[in-house]
Amino acid sequence: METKLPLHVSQRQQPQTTIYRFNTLVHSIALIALLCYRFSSLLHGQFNEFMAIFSWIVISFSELLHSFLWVLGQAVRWRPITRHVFAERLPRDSELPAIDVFICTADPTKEPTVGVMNTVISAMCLDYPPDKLFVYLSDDGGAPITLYGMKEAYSFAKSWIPFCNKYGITTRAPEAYFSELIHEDEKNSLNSILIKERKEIELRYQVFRQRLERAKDSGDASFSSGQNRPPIVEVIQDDAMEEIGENQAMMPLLVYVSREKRPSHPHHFKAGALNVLLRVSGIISNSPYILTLDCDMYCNDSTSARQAMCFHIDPNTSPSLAFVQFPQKFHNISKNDIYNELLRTAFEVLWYGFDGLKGPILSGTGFYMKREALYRSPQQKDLSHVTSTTNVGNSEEFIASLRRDYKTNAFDNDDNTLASLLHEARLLASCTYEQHTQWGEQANFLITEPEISFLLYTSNC
Ligand SMILES: O=c1ccn([C@@H]2O[C@H](COP(=O)(O)OP(=O)(O)O[C@H]3O[C@H](CO)[C@@H](O)[C@H](O)[C@H]3O)[C@@H](O)[C@H]2O)c(=O)[nH]1
Ligand SMILES: [Mn+2]
Repeated sequence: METKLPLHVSQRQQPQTTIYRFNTLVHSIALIALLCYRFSSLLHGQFNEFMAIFSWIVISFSELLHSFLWVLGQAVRWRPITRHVFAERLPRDSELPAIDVFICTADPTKEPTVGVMNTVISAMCLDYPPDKLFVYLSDDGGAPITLYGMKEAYSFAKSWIPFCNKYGITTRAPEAYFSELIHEDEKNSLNSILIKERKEIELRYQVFRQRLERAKDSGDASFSSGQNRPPIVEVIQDDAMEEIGENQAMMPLLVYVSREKRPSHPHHFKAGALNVLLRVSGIISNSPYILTLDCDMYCNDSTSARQAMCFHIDPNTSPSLAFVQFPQKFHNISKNDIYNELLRTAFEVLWYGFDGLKGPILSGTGFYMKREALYRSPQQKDLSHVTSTTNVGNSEEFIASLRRDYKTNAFDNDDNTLASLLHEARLLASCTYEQHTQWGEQANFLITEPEISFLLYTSNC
């Protein structure tokens, strides 16, 4: 009988585990010696004066408190785990589950559109079947330049994606790729066709950049439409007449979402934006997995989607797995990084340690989340508890999307269906949708900002 090979393996980090444990042992001995000394001084010391007793109490209390905190901290150094995936063992592309990518942006003046579009393009370029990839951008600034940028990015991506696929480019955010001094792909062989094609595509990228710059300088498109505006949901396509279905052959679906903003309604920042994306994507693509990205990040490894699936779809993985977290890397940090701005402790030590315990905590960005985990706890076997209108609002279409057998009709190649779906999506993006529902109290992202700490109990990876 054929036995299925595992999609991933995990092993204890060595020699780190031994070093950490040895370090813990040495520190423990020193601590015990210190505490013995402290308490023996109580027995043998001269404590006639009030100040002497007072000092002893303060010092002993501080030492005990710090020792306790130190002991707690050792947990994350006790069993650090490294994981390896075997992406080549994944099923055929046609059997892979779909992924929705959520990108949030808030302000085109603080978050330049070129950078945001690099994030969008890097997500569209993930090494994943394009008909299984759906990229949503939430624009909390409601800025016309962002919508314009999406259209330009879509058009640039049509030549950029085939270029990346043809030459197996690793850095898929064009800005980062073109600013590399030595291109990875050039190291081994000097491929003249690649160099020629790269020049052409670089030229196209410059034109794309210039168009965005010009639109910004002209002022027409750059300003946000303010904090009082209706929702906009738009599917980015070549022209209005083109059917989504045709495009799916080579390009991921790209959707622009600007939720409704009214001064009288709290908008809950990024958490509020993610809620809206969750609902809107629910009736458009409803992918079982969601990648969340901030607009000042980009995917630096195009294989991350396949890597994440090695955990999510492996039958040996616990069904309580909620998300797969990827580490973040930062640029333009001073060389010595004395303030640990690269967050090395978090991403090179602590997260591996958490993984050996109950799983890492969510880092806010760069994670592949199971959609269902946002609606139920591991104890709840199905979603029957969230299908009433008081739970998730009164959109029939959205409630239907929570059923396992739900099939979206967004790709029916029918303009009327798409139009009515976008109409429904705008309702889901309205600022009153959540009123009088438990949305945000039980079911999703909007627990607190920052972060989704209530999900930790479901994470295992
Ligand atoms: O009203 C808002 C405010 C922010 N954002 C977006 O949220 C993301 C994170 O905001 P940022 O200002 O970049 O916060 P950082 O401190 O850099 O981000 C860290 O801290 C945040 C929580 O405070 C997390 O949400 C992020 O994922 C995490 O990277 C960005 O893409 C913003 O565009 C919105 O969509 N709407
Ligand atoms: Mn940020």
